[in-house]
Amino acid sequence: MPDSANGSPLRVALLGCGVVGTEVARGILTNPIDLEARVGAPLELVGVAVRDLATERDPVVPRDLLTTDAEALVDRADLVVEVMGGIEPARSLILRALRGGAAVVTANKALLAERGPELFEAADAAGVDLSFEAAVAGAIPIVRPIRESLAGDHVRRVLGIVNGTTNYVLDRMTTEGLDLDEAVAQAQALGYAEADPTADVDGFDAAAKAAILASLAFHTRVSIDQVAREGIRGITADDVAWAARTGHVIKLLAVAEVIGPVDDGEVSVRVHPALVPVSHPLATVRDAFNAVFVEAQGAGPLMFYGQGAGGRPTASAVLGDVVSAARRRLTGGQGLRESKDQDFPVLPAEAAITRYQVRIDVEDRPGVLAQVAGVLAEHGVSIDTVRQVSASAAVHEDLAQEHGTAHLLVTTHAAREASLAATVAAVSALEPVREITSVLRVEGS
Ligand SMILES: NC(=O)c1ccc[n+]([C@@H]2O[C@H](COP(=O)([O-])OP(=O)(O)OC[C@H]3O[C@@H](n4cnc5c(N)ncnc54)[C@H](O)[C@@H]3O)[C@@H](O)[C@H]2O)c1
Ligand SMILES: N[C@@H](CCO)C(=O)O
Ligand code: NA
Repeated sequence: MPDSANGSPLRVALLGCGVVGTEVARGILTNPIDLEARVGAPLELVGVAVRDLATERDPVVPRDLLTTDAEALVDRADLVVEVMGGIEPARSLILRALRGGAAVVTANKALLAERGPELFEAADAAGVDLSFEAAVAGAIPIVRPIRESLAGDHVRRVLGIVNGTTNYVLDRMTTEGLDLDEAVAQAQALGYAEADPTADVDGFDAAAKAAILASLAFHTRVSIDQVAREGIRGITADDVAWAARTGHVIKLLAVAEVIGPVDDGEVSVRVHPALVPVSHPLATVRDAFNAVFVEAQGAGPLMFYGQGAGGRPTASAVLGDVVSAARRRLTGGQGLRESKDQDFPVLPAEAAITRYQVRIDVEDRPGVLAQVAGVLAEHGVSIDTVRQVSASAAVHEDLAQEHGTAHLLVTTHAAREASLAATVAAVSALEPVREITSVLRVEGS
């Protein structure tokens, strides 16, 4: 088992040398004096595990540090930084490192959201640190504030913009009136979105982060398959225009909240597009930035904002974890362990409670509004506001061509997802209802 003696260097192994790994290597290799001052001992990068030794790389990474034998590298490290991504071999290598007594720093949200408990148990069994600040919202310090700064408080709710690509896409739709495909193409051209944008656009990346945030915030275990997930594919330029008209912007949100008492409730964890009032701090988050809005019982509202992706920003978070973990190697002991004592049940998607805005095209004649309102009342869904815009006053010229159609915007009070779904089905079956043009959740009001 590798260990460090006081004064001798702490051996750091880097697994993966891509966008983030290269910047982590740069940080360790170009900043040794500062890091030593923070840690209390020098950090020595002892190797960088790569898939292919021949790949052309940034010259900051010395070729003689490269190896394809990741296991042997792990075995001679005090501290392992995993930035290769994916489930395997990252999982096996992290387990190997932890069981061998090395501290691990990872940026791998997908692995944590899928196999977190197994990794945390291995860390606890070995009494070593498993740190992952970079896994949620990149550079933004959010894992540590929730785990440590708020450890004496009760978090009730977390609302996060935790995927930069989709925030960029929605922002372009909002500010330039682009449709979804055009905005995704722009995000791809700028290198935000991958050639296959599924992980971002369909909300998988945000769902992994939501699972991690919920687990931390509520001292419970939430895995990615318990997160209700809906991406932004269904969002149209029309939805964005109507959102603006009603004083909202559309954001892809990761929502985690306790329903009921903070010590005996249930948690709802979900990712979906939502209407956010323009007055809410999250509405101001532009471009590919991330932000996490936390509501805690004692602290009240808190907002954490910054860059959620990119090599240097993400490496900043990784290096912060490296310094903390290295420091604890010297001083002894483990940092905060996995906190899971609450063991809250996770509500199924249909039991989530939120407000909705439903946009309905109806025949513009007497009694129709009353009929729609009656269906909501029958289903126990309480109306907050109703706004009717006759087609002649519609936002788009094409809508203005229609005759005898009114656009109803019904905003509800908080309702169960299942009740809302049943209500929408019943409304759409009404004879004067031409089309339900959109159903969007409303958050942050
Ligand atoms: N890029 C970001 O902005 C960002 C932000 C937050 C978190 N992360 C996370 O950081 C991790 C790395 O992301 P990235 O953007 O640097 O990815 P990347 O694809 O640029 O880099 C990953 C590197 O790991 C290498 N690799 C994969 N499997 C390997 C193996 N078996 N052995 C050796 N090398 C292997 C790949 O060849 C690649 O060079 C991922 O878990 C990602 O989710 C990335
Ligand atoms: N694809 C992610 C990168 C960080 O996980 C994003 O767009 O935010
Ligand atoms: Na972070």
